[in-house]
Amino acid sequence: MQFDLFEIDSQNSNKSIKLPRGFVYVPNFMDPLYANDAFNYLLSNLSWQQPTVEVYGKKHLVPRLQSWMGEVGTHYQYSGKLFESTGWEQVVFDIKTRAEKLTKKQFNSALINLYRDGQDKMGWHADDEKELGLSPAVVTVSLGIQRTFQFKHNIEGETFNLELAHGSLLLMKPGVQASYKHAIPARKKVERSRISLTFRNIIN
Ligand SMILES: O=C(O)CCC(=O)C(=O)O
Ligand SMILES: [Fe+2]
Repeated sequence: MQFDLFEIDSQNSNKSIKLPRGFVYVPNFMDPLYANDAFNYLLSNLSWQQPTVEVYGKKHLVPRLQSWMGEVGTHYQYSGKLFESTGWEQVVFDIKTRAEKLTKKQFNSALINLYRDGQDKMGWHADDEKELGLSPAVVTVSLGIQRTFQFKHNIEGETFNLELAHGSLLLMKPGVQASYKHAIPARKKVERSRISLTFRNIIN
């Protein structure tokens, strides 16, 4: 598989963003050049997997690649498979440390997603696995091409779109997972890749 390396200095199309309570968006969380390096390093060096999921009794490959990482001793169950953490890559650890300082939350693991192009996506879901505890904080750090993050209120049904820029951070505070679902929809015209580092605290 061949990917373009990433060389964008900055991009941000969220002019003035009003988010519902519980969401915090930080467009310039990372220096863009550092974010370029992090993107290129992770793209080439992580062990990317494409797990299968079962939906209504049929097996499908997930429409993106993934890599799991975290403190030794943490593990994560996905589609009947157990992923054991073997420790942090330095660059992920550094980004996690900065995210912890900014959000004042602690994270011991990361699910890292690679959307190879605009065909790759993530369907509506909440990060409400029981390993995350009752009311988790979840952070997404975005690298690479900008993609739309959608969220929808469970009761009111209202949908919001947020463009996640290269080097940005989105915090979903405790409570958000119980009230909203989120998704990364396909964007057929997008030809370049995006990596998201989603930091979580797993209670095993
Ligand atoms: O790619 C993203 O920003 C969101 C990923 C996500 O929702 C997840 O990994 O649970
Ligand atoms: Fe999620």
